[in-house]
Amino acid sequence: MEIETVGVVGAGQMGNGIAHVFALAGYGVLLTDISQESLDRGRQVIERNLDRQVSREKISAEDRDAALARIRTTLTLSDLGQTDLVIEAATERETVKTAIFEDLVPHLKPNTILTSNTSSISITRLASRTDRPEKFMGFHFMNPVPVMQLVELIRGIATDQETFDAMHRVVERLGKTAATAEDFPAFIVNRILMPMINEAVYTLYEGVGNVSSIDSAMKLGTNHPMGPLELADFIGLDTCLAIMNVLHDGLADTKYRPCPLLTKYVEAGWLGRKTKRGFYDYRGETPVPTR
Ligand SMILES: CC(=O)CC(=O)SCCNC(=O)CCNC(=O)[C@H](O)C(C)(C)COP(=O)(O)OP(=O)(O)OC[C@H]1O[C@@H](n2cnc3c(N)ncnc32)[C@H](O)[C@@H]1OP(=O)(O)O
Ligand SMILES: NC(=O)C1=CN([C@@H]2O[C@H](COP(=O)(O)OP(=O)(O)OC[C@H]3O[C@@H](n4cnc5c(N)ncnc54)[C@H](OP(=O)(O)O)[C@@H]3O)[C@@H](O)[C@H]2O)C=CC1
Repeated sequence: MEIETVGVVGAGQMGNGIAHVFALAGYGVLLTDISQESLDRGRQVIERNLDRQVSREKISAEDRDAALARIRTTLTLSDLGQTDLVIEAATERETVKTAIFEDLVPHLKPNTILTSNTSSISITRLASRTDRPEKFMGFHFMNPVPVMQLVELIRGIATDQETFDAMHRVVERLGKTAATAEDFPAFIVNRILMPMINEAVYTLYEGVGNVSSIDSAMKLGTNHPMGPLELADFIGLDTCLAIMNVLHDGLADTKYRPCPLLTKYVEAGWLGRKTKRGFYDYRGETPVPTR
């Protein structure tokens, strides 16, 4: 079955980025979230990022206008039942995701492929809560979606070859590159990246360095584009903590123990850029380290 229309659940930083790249590639996009405010904010971010691509001559003004015209929004999850592919990109919490799938499944066409952009949660377990585990996959974009080349493709135990091949073709049409990962906690990228970020938080917690010295050491010492704490703020500290908890629970190894300082930041509601405070304070002109 050819995929022409895509439903995206969650208009946060990943959902709006996913809607953006699908619309630019010519797909019809239906974006949903739980509040009109989130949908409006998501659309504004898409417009801003498309404008940035126009000003850097990556795309034309016509491409931008055509992409925007392909994106519709709705507060009614069941409207996504008309689409050929659904990508769930809501908050990284298993109960949130399974509730979405349970509400959505009765409205889906029989051939619709169902995917999750989860950073870490078992695809097999999410699939088992739907009526179509053979048509369910992990479809993991990287942040910021319009810029990052990679999409991880993760098969659950029941995912069929036809579904995998269809999603591989979608990645190609988006102009991105797929890497295939087996369905184990946090797959490839976050299995490697998140323990590094967690270790950076331990380095801060134990006083080995402060926020600035840790980030500049890793930027200048290992040529990373962002320091690990700056990257954690960019990803969202709630998401980082959720991924560490999945690694810790799923692999039952103390080496994945989330740093208590990461937990404290999340408890404070200091979730990084999205709440304007995390390891840096973003409320002024330039980010100021909070430790
Ligand atoms: C947690 C998970 O489950 C998985 C993950 O996603 S892990 C996180 C993975 N992501 C990373 O590691 C990102 C690391 N950071 C970077 O690569 C870079 O800092 C960055 C690309 C985000 C920004 O780069 P920068 O050089 O500091 O900024 P800037 O010059 O403004 O942007 C670089 C390019 O990206 C574009 N860009 C940046 N953000 C963009 C966005 N949201 N939308 C569209 N374009 C964007 C800019 O227009 C610019 O394009 P050109 O090079 O074509 O001119
Ligand atoms: N941040 C990152 O770098 C990456 C994240 N991911 C994954 O992508 C997913 C989304 O992350 P991200 O975009 O960063 O998170 P955000 O917090 O930016 O966005 C999540 C969005 O989902 C919405 N939401 C919550 N519950 C529901 C629901 N029941 N129905 C519809 N929408 C809902 C939230 O609304 P509200 O704000 O109102 O609660 C919010 O708008 C997660 O699974 C995450 O692990 C994958 C790759 C990279």
